[in-house]
Amino acid sequence: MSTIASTSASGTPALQARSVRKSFVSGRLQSTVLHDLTLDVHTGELTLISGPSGCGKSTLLAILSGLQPADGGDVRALGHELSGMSTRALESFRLQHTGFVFQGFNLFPALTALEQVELPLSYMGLAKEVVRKRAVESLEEVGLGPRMRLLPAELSGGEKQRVAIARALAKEPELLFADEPTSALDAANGQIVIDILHRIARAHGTTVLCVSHDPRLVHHADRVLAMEDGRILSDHVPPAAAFPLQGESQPPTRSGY
Ligand SMILES: Nc1ncnc2c1ncn2[C@@H]1O[C@H](COP(=O)(O)OP(=O)(O)OP(=O)(O)O)[C@@H](O)[C@H]1O
Repeated sequence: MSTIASTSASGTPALQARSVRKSFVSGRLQSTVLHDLTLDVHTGELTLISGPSGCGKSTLLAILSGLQPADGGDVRALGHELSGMSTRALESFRLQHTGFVFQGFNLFPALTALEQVELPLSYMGLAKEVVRKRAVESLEEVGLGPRMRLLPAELSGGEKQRVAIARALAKEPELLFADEPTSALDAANGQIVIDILHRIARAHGTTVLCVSHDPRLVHHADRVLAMEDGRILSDHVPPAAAFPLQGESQPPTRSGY
């Protein structure tokens, strides 16, 4: 059994997994992807899950975020037991409390950056002025204020990923899930994205769970969980996390990026 568990100083961990199991069946073959996995993810931290391709990182993220059910065990997000929720309740939970950033950006080709960010906010039932204000502020925070009227085809890969981050950020989620957010980006753009994720955890107290095999992310995380074959092998705080990043001597602000 793989067991990594601890409690944050502020109380209940943002995410809790207890003896989580997951298998997939392909034809007559059943392969176990997660083996009785137990872990806590602390509030307001950027936690990185690293590990080789196929070790179960994305599956774990999908289960912790309620996108996929586990076969067994318990998963709690913000104190809510996800396994007991109906599909509708899960959708509502994700809409209200979570943001997602994926490797492939998942933008609508026909919508401007501003419209991409406004769309999920309108589903949340917010007033039109609030939707516009939050969307503009989030795009400014990721450095895209001057480009908010452009379509995805007019943006670079790094800019597209920043739109996706702004879209997640504008919801003001307690939980932000990022699955390989830098793998489609070059070094410079990958670095910008990492800095933004780090800043979101710091400035907004958001719990950021990031899955990646990108070694550049390690020194920006508050905590690194190394996975292999569906188990967590190690849990450590990278040395650089104890020190402020370059340019972080001033407290960051919402429009400070
Ligand atoms: N829906 C599915 N049906 C069958 N097998 C699946 C499914 N989803 C994932 N798997 C298998 O589960 C294993 C773990 O996949 P997962 O995507 O979680 O790994 P990963 O560590 O995120 O890999 P990568 O770094 O390459 O994205 C892989 O062997 C994969 O083929």
